[in-house]
Amino acid sequence: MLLIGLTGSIATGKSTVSSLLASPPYSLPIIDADLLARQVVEPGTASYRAIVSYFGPSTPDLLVPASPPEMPEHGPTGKGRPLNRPALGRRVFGSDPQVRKDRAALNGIVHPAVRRAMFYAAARAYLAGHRAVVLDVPLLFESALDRFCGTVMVVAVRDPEVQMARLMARDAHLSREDAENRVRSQGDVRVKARRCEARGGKGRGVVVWNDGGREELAGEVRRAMEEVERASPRWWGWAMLACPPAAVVVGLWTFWQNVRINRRWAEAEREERAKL
Ligand SMILES: CC(C)(COP(=O)(O)OP(=O)(O)OC[C@H]1O[C@@H](n2cnc3c(N)ncnc32)[C@H](O)[C@@H]1O)[C@@H](O)C(=O)NCCC(=O)NCCS
Ligand SMILES: Nc1ncnc2c1ncn2[C@@H]1O[C@H](COP(=O)(O)OP(=O)(O)OP(=O)(O)O)[C@@H](O)[C@H]1O
Repeated sequence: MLLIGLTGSIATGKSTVSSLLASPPYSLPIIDADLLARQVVEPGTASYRAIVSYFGPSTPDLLVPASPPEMPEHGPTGKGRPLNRPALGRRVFGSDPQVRKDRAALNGIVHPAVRRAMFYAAARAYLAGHRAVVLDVPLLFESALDRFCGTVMVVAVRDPEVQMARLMARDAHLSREDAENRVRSQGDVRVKARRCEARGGKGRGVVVWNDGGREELAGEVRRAMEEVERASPRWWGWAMLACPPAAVVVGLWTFWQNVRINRRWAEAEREERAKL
């Protein structure tokens, strides 16, 4: 089964692209990391308890306020009140050293749980007979999940102002400063696009540019999927489904190739920094 890792940065258009990929003619199943990241921190889960114990003492508004009867003291399920996401966001989005430390702590709690949930979702897609699946992961490179993907697709914009304008139009509750902090908390999308292109041809890395309108975006997705299909034709996907041992070997080979690609990228980055 082909794993297509879909990534980008905040408000560059990943969700819009994943809706296109979920619809005909592609009709691909989507595994959405943001959605899983919400599910794994619901009250009663181990991640929820870990977040409350780490952030609770220093974040008075960490949980949504109690207001019976809609929101009882111990939450609707009795397992605790849900996390107040904007408040937690203020603790972890930004470039201040303490904020970075807190973000790393939150990632350390949430990411392993998300990875496990993704693994089960991908296994279910394989057993259901899908020849390809999209992993929609905003932090695909940062969490090293790109190592498992046959193809990485980055949704990028060339103009940072387009990204800010779309973010502020969509999330009207964010101030400009909050929006800038969120943009800064994710890597520069143009660097992600370069990293994607550096994976080499053969459909291993495809960039979908999204500075234009929705029609143009649909055209970009069509072009990118044609490239992916050329490199990994349908018959190949069916062959992998028919022969699970071959799928395992190809999976291991893909992983090894990706480790080498990432080493080359890290080396190129080191050389680039040394020149400065
Ligand atoms: C801090 C939280 C509670 C804020 O929630 P909120 O609903 O306000 O924002 P939302 O989750 O929609 O995220 C907004 C944007 O920030 C990005 N983002 C989320 N977490 C992170 C992070 N740790 N680092 C960088 N960017 C992030 C998201 O991908 C999205 O593009 C939430 O983002 C969270 O739990 N983050 C940690 C888990 C995580 O890394 N999720 C990303 C996918 S695994
Ligand atoms: N080509 C486009 N033209 C106009 N608006 C667009 C275009 N692409 C995306 N948008 C809008 O920009 C906003 C951000 O897009 P989207 O939600 O798909 O981004 P995202 O990368 O998934 O964001 P996040 O990481 O925050 O979840 C949305 O309101 C979306 O409708």
